Amino acid sequence: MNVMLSPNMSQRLDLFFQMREHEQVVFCLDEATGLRAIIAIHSTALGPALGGCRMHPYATTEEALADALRLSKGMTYKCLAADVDFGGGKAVIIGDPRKDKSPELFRAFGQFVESLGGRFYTGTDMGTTPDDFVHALKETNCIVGVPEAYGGSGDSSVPTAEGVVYGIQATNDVVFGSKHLHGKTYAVQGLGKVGKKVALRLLEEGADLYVCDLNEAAVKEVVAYGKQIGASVKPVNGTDIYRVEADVFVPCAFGGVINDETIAELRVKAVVGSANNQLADKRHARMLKEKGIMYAPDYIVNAGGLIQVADELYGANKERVLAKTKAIYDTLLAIYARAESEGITTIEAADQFCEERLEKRKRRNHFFTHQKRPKWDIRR
Ligand SMILES: NC(=O)C1=CN([C@@H]2O[C@H](COP(=O)(O)OP(=O)(O)OC[C@H]3O[C@@H](n4cnc5c(N)ncnc54)[C@H](O)[C@@H]3O)[C@@H](O)[C@H]2O)C=CC1
Ligand SMILES: O=C(O)CCC(=O)C(=O)O
Repeated sequence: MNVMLSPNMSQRLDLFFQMREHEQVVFCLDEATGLRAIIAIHSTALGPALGGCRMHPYATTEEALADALRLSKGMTYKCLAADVDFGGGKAVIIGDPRKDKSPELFRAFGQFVESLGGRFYTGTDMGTTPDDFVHALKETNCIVGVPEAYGGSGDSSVPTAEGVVYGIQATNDVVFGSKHLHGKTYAVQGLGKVGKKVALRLLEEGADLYVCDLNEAAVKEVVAYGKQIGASVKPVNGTDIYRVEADVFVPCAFGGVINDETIAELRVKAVVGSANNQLADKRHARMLKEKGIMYAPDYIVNAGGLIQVADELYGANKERVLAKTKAIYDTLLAIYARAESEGITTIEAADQFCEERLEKRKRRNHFFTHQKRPKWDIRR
């Protein structure tokens, strides 16, 4: 899918150069509601693009575009790893989720999604909730993960958190020789929709936690729960979360948290979390390996939500979602085994696994067009 651009041309067509691995990028502007959004479609080779919509007060449009491009590419790999027949896409809305949301804004967003004619399905991500998309659903059927009362499969962060827990168990098995969660200390960054569920589950299993979040109420809630069940929960600030001595670092907020600075500080044996794009750069996986820290590729571990929303388009079934989410445990073990036997990093092993799968499958698929309706488009 690489388009060859000469350096001169790439300078002139900078945006095209940036999106050279992607099929389509849509800039969405609605002055009446203040909507500024970017929808990035990385690949529809295996089916319509599917991926959540993030809301974040990006400092610049470039920053928002870079996030949309990186997140949507990650979704192609995540779909392949989770074995769902969709492609990679993602949307970002530029705005502060604490003050810039309105029903009208999400309806305007829904209209842009509708304009893509079924090439892109979306739902929640960081900064958005299932209720936000109830408004978007008034404008398009290409919305997933709304509450069950509105015909959706509900909060996708529930299976995402489940998948992260399976990922921690598989990692514990390989690193510590036992999949058990108890008796260990975890440093959880971000106590939002996913992070809080993971934190509470770890506490219930008998683990101790360090936690951090910008949202003090979320921290207080987890500390109070720890107190109630007699477990240790120590709140730390955003810098110290990388420095604490723990068994596993569990990043559940933003991307790029594994970088030159943080790797130098980390005092853990493994990194397993829900955050998308945890590695600032692929080379950081090698740095982790050299430091003896096992890295669980993010898009393998955090696929539970994708599995649920993809399943919804066939008619949501909780048992099926649970079974596919549970498979994250075995997929991760297979990735670890491949990395070990080939002497490569875990992210290289995961990427190889997905790229082999893509090569095999895309021969059977067509570039998705409006003329050829996908079988998944069942609600029209
Ligand atoms: N919701 C889902 O099902 C899925 C989420 N993910 C990824 O998991 C991560 C978390 O997603 P959600 O829980 O849905 O988001 P969320 O918006 O519900 O929660 C994120 C939490 O991180 C906190 N946070 C933000 N900046 C922080 C900082 N500098 N330090 C500490 N905490 C900070 C926020 O206050 C918030 O509580 C994101 O990277 C998302 O892309 C990945 C797959 C599915
Ligand atoms: O969890 C969702 O609702 C969609 C999947 C997604 O966007 C993700 O896995 O990042």
